[in-house]
Amino acid sequence: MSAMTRRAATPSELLSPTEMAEADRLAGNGPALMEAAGAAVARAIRSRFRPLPVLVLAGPGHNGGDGYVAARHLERAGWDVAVAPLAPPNGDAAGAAAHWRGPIRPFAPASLARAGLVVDAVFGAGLSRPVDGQVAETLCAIRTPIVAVDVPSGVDGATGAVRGLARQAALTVTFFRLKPGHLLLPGRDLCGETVLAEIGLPEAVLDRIGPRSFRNGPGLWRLPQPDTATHKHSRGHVTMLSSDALSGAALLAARGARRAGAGLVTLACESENAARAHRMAEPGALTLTGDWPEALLEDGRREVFCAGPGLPPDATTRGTVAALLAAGKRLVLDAGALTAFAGHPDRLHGAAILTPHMAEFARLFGEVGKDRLEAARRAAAQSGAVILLKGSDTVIAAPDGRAAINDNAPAWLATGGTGDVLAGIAAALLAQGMPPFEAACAAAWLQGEAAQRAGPGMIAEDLPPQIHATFLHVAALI
Ligand SMILES: NC(=O)C1=CN([C@@H]2O[C@H](COP(=O)(O)OP(=O)(O)OC[C@H]3O[C@@H](n4cnc5c(N)ncnc54)[C@H](OP(=O)(O)O)[C@@H]3O)[C@@H](O)[C@H]2O)[C@H](O)CC1
Ligand SMILES: [K+]
Repeated sequence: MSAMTRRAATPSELLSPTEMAEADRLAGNGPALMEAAGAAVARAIRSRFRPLPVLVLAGPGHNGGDGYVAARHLERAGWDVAVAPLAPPNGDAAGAAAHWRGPIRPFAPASLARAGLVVDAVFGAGLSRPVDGQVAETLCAIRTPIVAVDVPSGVDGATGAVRGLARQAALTVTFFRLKPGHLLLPGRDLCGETVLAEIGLPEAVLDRIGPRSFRNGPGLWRLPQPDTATHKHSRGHVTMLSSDALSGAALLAARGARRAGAGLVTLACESENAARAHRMAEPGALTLTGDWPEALLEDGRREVFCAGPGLPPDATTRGTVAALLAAGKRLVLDAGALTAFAGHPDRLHGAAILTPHMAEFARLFGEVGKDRLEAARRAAAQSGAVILLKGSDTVIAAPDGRAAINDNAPAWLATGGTGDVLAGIAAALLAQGMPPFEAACAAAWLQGEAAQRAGPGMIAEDLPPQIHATFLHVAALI
């Protein structure tokens, strides 16, 4: 897990830099907010570093204003502080600068010589173009730890992308709500430890803004709660399509689905040989063989299907998925079932959840580009399905515009077969009655949590046995 502020204590709404500026405007007390922001930066520094000579690099906007306030608070605490302004301060920053009576240095590499710590208060939410010239040259010359105000300068708060250049911060102090760029890569990594500080902005401004982006976590969804009236049929039946060529993928998905609470899981097989192998490997799952899709549609109680893990991206897969969609089944589609529709996402209308990685996404919807949040939203609107765009910063987007960023996946989750388990978890949660967006969010989070528990060196098979412990953990968090 990243060094982010404790999850349970962090509000889930994310604000884009534009929404944050709107929150600022609605609150209507810029100087007080700036004072609180700068004080929070100084507090965070003092609680993590022993006194060091500090150089505050101050931009012309409010980010720079926060820097002047932080400088004043550190100096008052006895620290040796200087400020290097990039340009004359504007707006509320001019007031903050007027209260700074300490040393002023040129905004240039030479001013860094004495510093033991640099506060990067150059650009925050107002970054409007790539960082270059004198700013890039000075940032590149820093050899000390960096504390970033709001975001490391050059990181786009909306997307996490780097515009021009950004330096690695040891600590980033941001305000009121996290921005998408604190969770999306590479922004998340560049922030270092991220501290979310309260600065007196009233929560009520959120009612006016209506955030549509969230940090994924148990506050966003509720896992199915079986009770004494529950039986295996009422806990949902997931049918997993399996191919003879790559039957292990469907088996992993089936294990994920069973551990995520599906009452019944059927592996629909091409041959009796494969069905026999599945029965030996997974005695608790059912198997079925016969002509697809007729055999699949015979039993009306089969409502949720998971297709793609191990399936070839060919005309047969296309035909099966089309028949299931035409029959109104609820589908989780992954891997081969996505690539089978390359260039034709419109033909997937009616699917509940699509779980592409970057390359599969590109085949369906075009390149992801630098804004993963926007790309996933666009794809969800286009396909009418919830999109779970996989990666270290998985994004889940709904056709209605809601989107969540998942940040609990450890790096060691990137190994073959884990996506199959994820598709199975999502299908199981869907089968138990969770709406598609919530099911996809919960699946991504449970998978990340299970991977953390499994630890470095884990393989896909290690994930399902960890899932029940993650259910218990969720129960403890809410
Ligand atoms: N509610 C809050 O969260 C609060 C946030 N605060 C802080 O305010 C900043 C945002 O302040 P803002 O003034 O809107 O923007 P910036 O300070 O980040 O930057 C704007 C100035 O920087 C110039 N700029 C932008 N990009 C570049 C670049 N690549 N090269 C050179 N100059 C650049 C920009 O110039 P323009 O020509 O585009 O106008 C502006 O001059 C937020 O991040 C918080 O730190 C409040 O203090 C407290 C409340
Ligand atoms: K900054």
